[in-house]
Amino acid sequence: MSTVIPFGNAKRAAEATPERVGVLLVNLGTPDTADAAGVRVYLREFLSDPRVIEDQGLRWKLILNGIILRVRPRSKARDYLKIWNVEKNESPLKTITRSQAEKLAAAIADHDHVVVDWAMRYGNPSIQSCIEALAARGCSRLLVVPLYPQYSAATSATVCDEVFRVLAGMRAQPILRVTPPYYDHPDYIEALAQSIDAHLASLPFQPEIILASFHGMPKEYVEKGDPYQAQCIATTDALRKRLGLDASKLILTFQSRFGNAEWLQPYTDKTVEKLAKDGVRRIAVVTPGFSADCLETLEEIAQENAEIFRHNGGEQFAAIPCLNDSDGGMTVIRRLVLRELQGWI
Ligand SMILES: C=CC1=C(C)c2cc3[nH]c(cc4nc(cc5[nH]c(cc1n2)c(C)c5CCC(=O)O)C(CCC(=O)O)=C4C)c(C)c3C=C
Ligand SMILES: [Fe+2]
Ligand SMILES: [Fe+2]
Repeated sequence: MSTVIPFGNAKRAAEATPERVGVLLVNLGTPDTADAAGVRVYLREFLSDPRVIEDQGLRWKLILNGIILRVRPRSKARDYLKIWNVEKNESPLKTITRSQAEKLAAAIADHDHVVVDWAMRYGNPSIQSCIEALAARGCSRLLVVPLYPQYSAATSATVCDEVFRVLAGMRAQPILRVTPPYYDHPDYIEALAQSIDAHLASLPFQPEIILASFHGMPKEYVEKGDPYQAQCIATTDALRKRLGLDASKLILTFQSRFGNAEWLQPYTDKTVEKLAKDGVRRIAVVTPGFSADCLETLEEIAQENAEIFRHNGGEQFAAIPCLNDSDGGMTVIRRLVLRELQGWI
């Protein structure tokens, strides 16, 4: 015999816990503290992910525990200290991602049953804690937004892996959607172009060449089918078209090489060095694959690569900020989210 719930009771129950939609922005993650201990915890979690280091065999475990986690945390902690947000005592990636979530919440506040939150794939706030908090607030639907314009298994897919792992432990699972990559979306290309134009207009010099530097990955991952490189190329092609620059004026490069295997080429640092040696005196670097400034842009590009350029004879080096929580950057995120929420709001 089925149980009939009187309409009034069901309505009262629904009023007690209104059906909400959760929107969860997710970026890569970052240490909680800018010291060796904090960086070690972060690197251990990050580099133990088989989406990032695909061969997690005994050899890698020995290298990770015997060398990397003994040596790298101290040197990387020094790098994090150079870019640390002292006022909030946190990494810029956290400050910017939080602000993106707050601005998105304000921009879509008229949808009063939508709740926006933000998480880090590695470190804190964790995806698990955020999903549990959203569920506790009555979110029976969840839109996950990996903040990577270009898809890669090492970034976007591992966000989904973690979301699925958390949902696997829930009895009352929220209904799930995930935003797709937006590497060639007109809003994204337009925001990048306008940001580049505005930044160049503010400089006391005009660059002879602009580098579009994306985070690299082992070449083998692309050979196995990762679409990341193709999407980086598509972004750069669209940007060239929009800015009216050819491939000699807007050069695609890959940064942040890690380990001894071959990574996607051309490498950013080698290109910067060669340009300076070849007599180029003024360059700018834009980092379209990063939705928020972080260690890889603020330290590796704006400090390390600027130093490489000057050391080899270059004179003027500009690092163009990421879209971050700028009006253009927020337009990209807001439109992406509103498009993917269709039917739910
Ligand atoms: C094999 C290792 C790595 C792959 C593959 C990889 C891909 C990848 N990473 C990003 C974005 C970011 N990575 C960041 C830091 C970072 N990346 C790696 C290694 C790989 N990344 C390491 C070891 C580190 C930590 C710093 C260091 O020890 O060198 C960051 C910055 C985080 C911060 O705290 O600010 C970002 C962002 C993308 C988009 C990507 C895809 C190909
Ligand atoms: Fe990385
Ligand atoms: Fe780096």
